[in-house]
Amino acid sequence: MTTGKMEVAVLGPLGTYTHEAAFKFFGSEVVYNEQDSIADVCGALSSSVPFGIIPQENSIFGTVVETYDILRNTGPNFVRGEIVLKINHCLIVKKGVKLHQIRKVMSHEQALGQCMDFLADKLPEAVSVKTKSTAAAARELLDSPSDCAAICSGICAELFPGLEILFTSIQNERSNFTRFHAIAYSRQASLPHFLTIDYEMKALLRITPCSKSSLECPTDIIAFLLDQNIIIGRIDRRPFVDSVPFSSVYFMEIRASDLHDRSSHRFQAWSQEVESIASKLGTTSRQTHVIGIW
Ligand SMILES: O=C(O)C(=O)C[C@]1(C(=O)O)C=C[C@@H](O)C=C1
Repeated sequence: MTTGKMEVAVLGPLGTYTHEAAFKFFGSEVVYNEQDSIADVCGALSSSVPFGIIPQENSIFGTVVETYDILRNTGPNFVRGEIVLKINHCLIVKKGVKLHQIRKVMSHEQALGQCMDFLADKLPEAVSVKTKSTAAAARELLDSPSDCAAICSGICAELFPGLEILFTSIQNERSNFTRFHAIAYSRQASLPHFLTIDYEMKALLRITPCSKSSLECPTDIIAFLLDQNIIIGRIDRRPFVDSVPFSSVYFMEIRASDLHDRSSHRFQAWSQEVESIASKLGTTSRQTHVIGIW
């Protein structure tokens, strides 16, 4: 049965932080399309699943590497929004299991990283096992022996009967946030009108070497952007695998210093400014692509 509602791809199963972030952004006006990995979320995007949510950075453990590796080759996909979610990790076990019984802890690598101090302190002998998502770890717990635990959101203890919370707030710092991107299947896709958008206008540029050349840190781009009064919010680097060894791809997240008003007129002006900047930044040895405006 089709509901006629728009579909949004998320990392599944139900109970992941990505699903929670997507719900915070899109609410109940859409249908959530669960995928097995961040790459599958991007791969699922099409005219019938026009948006997806992918994690971008955590305030404790840093960049979500898988996301940036996908952004090296986004094809037509285009970042159209952002969501910040408070992350509060729990240690979850099968009902009745005690801390001293645990020998194996499963979770997404980001969650394992964010809870490193807890694991070293309370479970120094336990093996950490990466799963495709935090909720996938909780689901796997159901068919695992009693010496296993999962790190995930407390919601998972309600979603998967038979599990219970042993510890809450186990991340290294009490204050823990992950920022997510809302990614569209193409740059022509605009966010639905029912959303409330409360963030500043931004854009994401990807700077790649032309084939068989190497790319140094593009300091001239930084100087150019500063000269145009553009604020560089962050610069990320990943290896560019199709080029000479140790070559780089750079991601620059930018915003204008004076564009806080999000009226459609101002947003259009910002979009044009970004395109015009990008067209001036290419050289014979590198390309600049705009891979998001939001
Ligand atoms: O596994 C999940 O629940 C996710 O949504 C993925 C993810 C991530 O990749 O950063 C999202 C938020 C948390 O930082 C931990 C894991």
